[in-house]
Amino acid sequence: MGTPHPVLAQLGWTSFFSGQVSAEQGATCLPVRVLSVHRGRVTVLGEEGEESISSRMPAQGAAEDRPTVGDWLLIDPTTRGILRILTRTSLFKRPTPGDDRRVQLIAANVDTLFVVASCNQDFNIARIERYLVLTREVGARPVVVLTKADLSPTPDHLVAAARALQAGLQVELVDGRDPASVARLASYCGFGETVALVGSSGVGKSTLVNTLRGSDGIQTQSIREDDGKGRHTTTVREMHRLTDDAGGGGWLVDTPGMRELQMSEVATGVTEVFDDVTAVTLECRFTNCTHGDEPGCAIRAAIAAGDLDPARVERWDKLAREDVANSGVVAVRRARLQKGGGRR
Ligand SMILES: Nc1nc2c(ncn2[C@@H]2O[C@H](COP(=O)(O)OP(=O)(O)OP(=O)(O)O)[C@@H](O)[C@H]2O)c(=O)[nH]1
Ligand SMILES: [Zn+2]
Repeated sequence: MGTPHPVLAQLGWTSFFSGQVSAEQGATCLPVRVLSVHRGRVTVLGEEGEESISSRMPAQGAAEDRPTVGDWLLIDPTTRGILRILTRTSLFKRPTPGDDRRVQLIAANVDTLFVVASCNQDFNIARIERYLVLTREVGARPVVVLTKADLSPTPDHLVAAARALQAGLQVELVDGRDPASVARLASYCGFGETVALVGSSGVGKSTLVNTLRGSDGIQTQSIREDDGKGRHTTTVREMHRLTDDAGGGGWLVDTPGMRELQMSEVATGVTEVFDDVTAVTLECRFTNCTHGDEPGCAIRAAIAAGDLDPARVERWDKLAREDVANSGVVAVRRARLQKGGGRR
């Protein structure tokens, strides 16, 4: 498709996407990127500017065949209808809250995930680990952002604890309200790059987005001082542009605060984030070892020898079990759907 239009380049249009469009399609379709999703409609941006179009797909498909924030679409220049969703570089999804048999798409084509956690009493290493598993599964690069540095007497301990989770893991400590403090985060969000923020409600995701953008565009809410729990303030998912002077010129996607992060179909992510533990399991005498009281269990031996942290093994075990349980329901539902050929 030749040299991309400047708007497309800024939106992150790369050869990965242009390579999916034939010369003929390139002449008869328009590529646009989804900035936000509303009921029945999506707001898209392309070389003809920003517009709201119907989110209807040409054919009824699986949950993942619906457009989500960050998606690249080919649309019909006349009808403005969606012709196709281009293959994604990454996909961030989760079980729908209240119905974990259904999948909810959060964002697509995300390069980096800011795993946001706060340095107050809510700091929880197991939760950060969960988000790292999710990041692997999404296919994005993780950066742990610890907010509310000002509220902890010993934030360096928390940084060290987070760094210890994974070799080479990037961990940034910030006061999310302070532009000077968050400025270095812009380097993860350069021209054409997309960053999504994940983390529990109230950790300061919207505050980070606002500070990075130098605006108060997104509503934030005071959290109750007593329990440190935030109220849910972010409802719409949206891509926000960082202007060149505010940052690298990339895009930020704020995601709804998650009360609890349900894990399903994350087996690969669990294996990778806990590669130290999974490597040891290969040494167990029985391949189906439950690391209980079987003879020849390498996990128990490694814990006894002080080579593995029992708390980390426990967190791994919990995540792996949760994944099996949740993936089970998803799989059953899918099989039922295929059999009935029905709608979602
Ligand atoms: N002291 C301090 N307060 C912060 C910091 N970052 C955010 N806050 C405050 O924490 C509260 C919650 O921040 P939000 O940005 O709304 O949190 P959120 O993660 O977007 O929450 P949801 O939208 O519910 O997911 C607000 O009162 C912010 O002002 C920080 O670095 N230090
Ligand atoms: Zn074992």
